[in-house]
Amino acid sequence: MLQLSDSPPRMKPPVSVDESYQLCRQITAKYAKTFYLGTLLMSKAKRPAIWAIYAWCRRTDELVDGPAAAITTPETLDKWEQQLESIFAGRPVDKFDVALVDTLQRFPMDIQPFRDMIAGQRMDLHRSRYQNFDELYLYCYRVAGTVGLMSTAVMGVDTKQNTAPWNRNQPPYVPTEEAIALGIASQLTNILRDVHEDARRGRIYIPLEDLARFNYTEQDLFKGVVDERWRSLMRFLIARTRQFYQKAEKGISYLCPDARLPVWAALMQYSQILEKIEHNDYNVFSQRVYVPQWQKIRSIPLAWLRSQVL
Ligand SMILES: CC(C)=CCC/C(C)=C/CC/C(C)=C/CC/C(C)=C/[C@@H]1[C@@H](COP(=O)(O)OP(=O)(O)O)[C@]1(C)CC/C=C(\C)CC/C=C(\C)CCC=C(C)C
Ligand SMILES: [Mn+2]
Repeated sequence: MLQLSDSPPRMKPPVSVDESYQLCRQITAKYAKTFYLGTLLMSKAKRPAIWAIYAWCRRTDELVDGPAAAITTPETLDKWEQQLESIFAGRPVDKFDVALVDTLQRFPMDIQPFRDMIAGQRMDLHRSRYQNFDELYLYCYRVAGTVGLMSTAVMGVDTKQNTAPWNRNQPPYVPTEEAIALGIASQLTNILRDVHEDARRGRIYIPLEDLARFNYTEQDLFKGVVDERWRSLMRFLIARTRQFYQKAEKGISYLCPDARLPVWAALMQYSQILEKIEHNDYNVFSQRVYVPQWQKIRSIPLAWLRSQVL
């Protein structure tokens, strides 16, 4: 279990920078196996920075989603936010923070996306329904769109984007909206995959307005009714999610070349979940949709091709 530290901020870092990066690497390898393989294709400078960000995001998510979530209160998140402020002030509190402090020195970043992610976790503490897509979008931006912003700061943009002589003095395009779109698409995909699990915890992320549009009720959802109303609703939600993947795809070629393959791989692996849901005739209630490891790995050659030509 990933835990918050009780120790106060100290002057002397609790572990060396290298040891801390190793801990972040282990978290990434444990929680995100295929994605971890993708990070190995990044340059030696960027790879550990992505692990440091991953570890921080994972620990933040675990506070409301992990095994100890029942004891998380608004005060726990206040404390986590203070720890974040300390990291940004260059004072690591625990052994994982040391790597993030180093990453922030190498890749200067705005604190706001980190704060926004904590605000997203706060929403999970006091909300279990979303009236419309605007409300859900805000949640998805906070818990996942922010990941796109943090990661882009490390991955960097291709400085050779503008090859035409009359464009050479233009600053390179930063695909911010596209990076956010990948986070939103991935989170919406997670929501569709986890409908049943979330319902068991009394949570419905599908906007109530969308349920009503397809005449499908909360009670139907709690009972796991799969009928034509549910299938039509799922087709609509999947189509909306795919629009975000399509937007994200357009941004990848603006990233540094060494980051394109891991991002294509992540995008394709997450969107495979949608294909699985379709393949299961939209029944997300009987069993959790699962993309086997071999199928994820099988998508890597196509991801590589796209990273070279698109
Ligand atoms: C290269 C790459 C994909 C980098 C991202 C690495 C990174 C720092 C990931 C952190 C993910 C994380 C732990 C977020 C915390 C909140 C959370 C759990 C969000 C969901 C992640 C998936 O988690 P999982 O499937 O394990 O879900 P459960 O907790 O088990 O329910 C999310 C779905 C968000 C993932 C976000 C992305 C994949 C967005 C990545 C965006 C980019 C890398 C920007 C790419 C740039 C362009 C231009 C497209
Ligand atoms: Mn989670």
